[in-house]
Amino acid sequence: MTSTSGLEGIVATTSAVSSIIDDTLTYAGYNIDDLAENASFEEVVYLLWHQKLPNVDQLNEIKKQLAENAKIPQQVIDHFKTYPINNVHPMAALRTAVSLLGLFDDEADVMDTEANYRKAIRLQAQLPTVVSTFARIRKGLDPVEPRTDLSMAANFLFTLTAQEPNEVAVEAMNKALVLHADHELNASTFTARVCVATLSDVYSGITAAIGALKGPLHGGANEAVMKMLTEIGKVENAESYINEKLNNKEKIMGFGHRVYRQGDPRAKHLKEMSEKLSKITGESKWYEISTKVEELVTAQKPLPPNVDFYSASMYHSLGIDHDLFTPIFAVSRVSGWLAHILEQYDNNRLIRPRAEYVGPDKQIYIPLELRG
Ligand SMILES: CC(=O)SCCNC(=O)CCNC(=O)[C@H](O)C(C)(C)COP(=O)(O)OP(=O)(O)OC[C@H]1O[C@@H](n2cnc3c(N)ncnc32)[C@H](O)[C@@H]1OP(=O)(O)O
Ligand SMILES: O=C([O-])CC(=O)C(=O)O
Repeated sequence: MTSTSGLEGIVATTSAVSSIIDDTLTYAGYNIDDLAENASFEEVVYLLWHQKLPNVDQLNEIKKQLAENAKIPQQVIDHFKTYPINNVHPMAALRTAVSLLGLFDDEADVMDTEANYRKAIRLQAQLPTVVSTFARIRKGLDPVEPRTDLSMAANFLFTLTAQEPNEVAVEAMNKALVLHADHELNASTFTARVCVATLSDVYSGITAAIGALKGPLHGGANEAVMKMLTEIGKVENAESYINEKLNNKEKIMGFGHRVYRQGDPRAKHLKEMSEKLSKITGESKWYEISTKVEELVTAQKPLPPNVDFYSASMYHSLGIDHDLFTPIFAVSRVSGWLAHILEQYDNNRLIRPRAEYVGPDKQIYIPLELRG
């Protein structure tokens, strides 16, 4: 029995949700470029959960269900108020809140297909509100109730800022939500599938997935990118900063990918949006540092930017706090996690691989008092 480091190249399941073939990403067969240019996030949620695009009635129905379920229980809001607020990362708050939401859902442990779909709607609807509510409470601000007449992208920004966002901000947020929604068997999705394959509940699966997304080798990279851009500070510093990192064999956040070799097809859309927003805000510095970093890294290494690289400067231009970048990733990716969870339940088998044992062999038990 031999192991494969990081399970690289191992095909661990079948899935009809999304695919990455020859560096092309599709959701249920639809190319991500097409979806990024044309689809609303609500359409993508439907697509991932049903593996077909909704017609007008189906889209209106899912929008209505999502809008009607966007409020979060007062107990979750009150819980936030008990946190040691300066020490709590919003991803930790989100992870805890999702677990808590399960306590207030009468159907949390009901395992039939319809109940699981209803939970999917509730989680998808509530996650944005959880993130924006926590973001406000930690600043001493009152939560803003989600509106039923706004898209998910607009509502997220509205509940975060208490102001109706402009058209470009909504376009940027919608694009980010569409682009982050699913990505085959990435680490957090695999985590969700492993969890629910024990026939554990949807809340447990999503809580586990949030924990996996939080790390800087996965979703946490977008916040780490902004930290790097801030440390670089100005375009002129980029070269020495990047050279030092590469010489020290340190990783440049937002670059590289386990599956893509030629590049992440999502990055160009975020780059475009980052540039557009930087022109509107008049603060082009972060976009310029980003393009300089891309030029420097790709000149030295076959490491193109991934989805996390340009999303950082884009979210910054939207005025979003840097530690909310990864929670926003979760607001989108919960759609993919839920699609995979529903698919896993539909045709379940326990996921239980093997480990190649590399420890000592044939040990003899020594009584405690004789051990050195
Ligand atoms: C949404 C997402 O999750 S996208 C990924 C977000 N994560 C990041 O941006 C963090 C930075 N990137 C990385 O750490 C990696 O590229 C990962 C985790 C994304 C992929 O990792 P793996 O497929 O396991 O590649 P691994 O980490 O083994 O790297 C292979 C080689 O490329 C190098 N490398 C990979 N990524 C980078 C990077 N960002 N900067 C510098 N070198 C890198 C490694 O140092 C290693 O070099 P070596 O063979 O000389 O030791
Ligand atoms: O697929 C991966 O390994 C990571 C990634 O890009 C994602 O989850 O969007």
